[in-house]
This record gives sequence, structure tokens and C-alpha cells, in this order.
Amino acid sequence: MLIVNIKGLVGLHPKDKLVIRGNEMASLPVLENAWLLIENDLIKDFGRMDEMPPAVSSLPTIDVQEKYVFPSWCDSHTHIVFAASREEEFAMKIEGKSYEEIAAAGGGILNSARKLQQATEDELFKRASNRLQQMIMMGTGAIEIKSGYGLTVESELKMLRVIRRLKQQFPIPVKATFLAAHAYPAEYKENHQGYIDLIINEMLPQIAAGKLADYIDVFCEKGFFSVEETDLILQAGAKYGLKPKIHANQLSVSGGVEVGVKNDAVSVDHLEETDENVINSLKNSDTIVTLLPSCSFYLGIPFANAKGLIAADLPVALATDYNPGSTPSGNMNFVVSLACIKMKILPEQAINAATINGAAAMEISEDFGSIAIGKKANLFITKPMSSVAYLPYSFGQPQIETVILNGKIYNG
Ligand SMILES: N=CN[C@@H](CCC(=O)O)C(=O)O
Ligand SMILES: [Zn+2]
Repeated sequence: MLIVNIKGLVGLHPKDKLVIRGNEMASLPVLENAWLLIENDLIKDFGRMDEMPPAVSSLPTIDVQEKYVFPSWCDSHTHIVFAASREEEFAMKIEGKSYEEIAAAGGGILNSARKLQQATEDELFKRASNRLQQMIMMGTGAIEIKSGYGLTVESELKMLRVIRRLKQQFPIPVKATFLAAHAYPAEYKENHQGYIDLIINEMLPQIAAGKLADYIDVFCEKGFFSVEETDLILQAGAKYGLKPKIHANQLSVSGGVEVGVKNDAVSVDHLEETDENVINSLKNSDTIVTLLPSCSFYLGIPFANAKGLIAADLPVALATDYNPGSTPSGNMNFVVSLACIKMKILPEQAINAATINGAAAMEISEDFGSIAIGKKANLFITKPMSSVAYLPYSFGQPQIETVILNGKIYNG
């Protein structure tokens, strides 16, 4: 497939650029008036229209005048396997109840767990497939999905099997994260060690035997999992080769970032609450900071200090956090807009965070997240746009016209 007259080919980082830190995030290379050649599922070559080799110009072409080509969004933090929405909590939120108050009133994660435990694997697969399908049509070309609404041996395994089916049936990379440490089930409220033992002695061995997870996650937060409990669970996961990607500092400065860094986390996610010590603890680590602005938007909690994190020379990624409680949306375009509008980062920084750094937060940036020869042809073509910045600027307005996955136009 040859794409010609591309107004701008976006995200041309060198193939060996696997993650972008700090100040460098403001640089988003764009080639104007370009062509792009795809062979099979890979990017074969690209260049300027006025320098197109004759052999290339004789191939069948797609002419995309006035349109941009972007690398697909890489959404590195989602919870899209859930049984049902929770809009019954929506009104409570509007009336002023906090996330913690709703959870304490029987809502929250335990509400989703009750519903998921009753759903069949097929029902869950069908519902998650619909969500993933919609996300792909909005430009997502790689995704991480967490368990964590099962909270029993049987239901956590069920969730992870659903994620495996999504991996098998969708033409995009899917990474699975084991998040049984998402909340304490009611019967373990006074017996934390009992649930931790269940995770370590019952769940982890079966998950490892079935190769059902790539990463391990813990919700390290006041009222959820303490730093010591998080540490224990992450160390147990490491014995099975599961690297951490953890929920840290969503509602308070919880110590989650430090315990994540200590355990060589691939990423620490959320960080709506951060201070100087938290930022310092990330320096000299390879841990990526994944920010989730749609969650702040929906819950009305602070937006993470993206500018401060970037100024500290850290690699920042952006993801949706799509889940039924804190972020009922899987739209990466909106995430990129919010990062610009509310976190006040530049479109170039936000787009790098949502592509190459998102890929890095799933350890797939050798093949995904930028446009480079030899990388996977997972891309999207926009509608006619006046500039790259128009995409986040025109928030809430769909700008994607064509999705290309593995070198083929994807229509669902
Ligand atoms: N904070 C923990 N987990 C999710 C919310 C889960 C829920 O409310 O169902 C999050 O990332 O925001
Ligand atoms: Zn989350």
C-alpha cells in the first residue's frame, strides 16, 4: 500500500528511540508533503513527495491530500473487561459524593466485582470486544488490559482468559496485567493477610502456569493496599517474572511510586497527587510515569503535574484508564486534548506521551508507537486538518477517518 500527498507524516522518531524523556518530549518530528510505503504489515519506506522514486510511484496508491498520518495511539492502562456500567454512581458523584464515599457505600470496585462474578466468560468477552472495537475505531492500535474485578481465584482467572481471547481475536497487541490487589473483598476486610495469601499462593501460580499475565499491578492507596502489602505482592509477582505496573498516588501521596520504583516497575500510573520527594524518587529509574487525565476529569480530582514531571526529565505516557467507575471512556483523542487543555502540556508532548511512550509503557516500542522503517504499520489517517495541533485543539470532535492495522485498512 502506498499513501501519497500526506499533509504531514507524524512521529518520525528513529527506530531505536524506544522512549522519550523530559525536554525531548517537545520534539515531534513531522515530514510535510510526504509518501509512505507499507509492505505486508510493516512500514517499508517514506519520503517527500518531490523526491518519490519512480519505482514507488507506479504502485497502487491512496491519495490523502490535506490529511495527516499518525502512529496509532498506544493505550497502556485500561480495565475494559467489566460486566456492566455503573451509572447508578454517576448521580451520587454529581451530588458531591467522593470516590472513597461511593466505595464505602458498597459502590466502586466491589460493585463491579459482584457483577463480574455473575457474568459468564462469553458475556464478558462480547462486552469487552465491543469496547475494544470502538477504541480501535478511535485510533487505538495497542492496549494493556487489567484484571481486578474478579477478586476470587475463579473470577480473576476468568478475566485473564477473556483478555487472552481479546489478544487472540484482535489484530493489535494486547498486554495483560494481573490486578487482584485492586480492593479487598468484603470477607477479607479484616483479614488482609488472608487475601494476600490467596493472591500469592493460589492465583499467581495458576496465572503463571497458564501464562495469563504479562504484568502485576496493585492499587497502592489509603483504604486499599498499603506500601508493605504492595511490596509483598510485587515481590511475589517477580518470582513468576511479572513486572509491576502499579496504581500509585491517585487519591493521596501513598508511597506507591517509591515502592514501584524499588520493585523496578515498568510504569507507575495516576500520580494525581505528587510532591517533590515523589518526583525525586523517579529520577535515576527507568520507570515510566503514566498519567490518566480522563480520570481526573470524571472524578473531579486534581490533574497530575505533567509539566513538573517532564521538567524533571522523566518519561511521561498518557492512557485512558477506561473503567466503569472512574473513567467510563476509552477515547485517546480526548485524553490527548485534556492533557493539553488541563495539564497544559504542548500537543507535541501529549502526542509523544500517547504514542511512543505509551508503547514503552507496554514494552513494545521497538515495533509500535512511531513511524520508522521496519516498524509495524499501525496508523491512522485523519480527516483534512490544518495542523497537527488541530487534533487536540478540536476536543471531542472525531478527526480520524481511516484506521490501518498491520498494513491493512481496518473497518471492524
Ligand atoms: N483506582 C483504581 N482503579 C480504577 C478505578 C476502578 C473502579 O472504580 O472501578 C482507576 O484506575 O481509576
Ligand atoms: Zn486504573
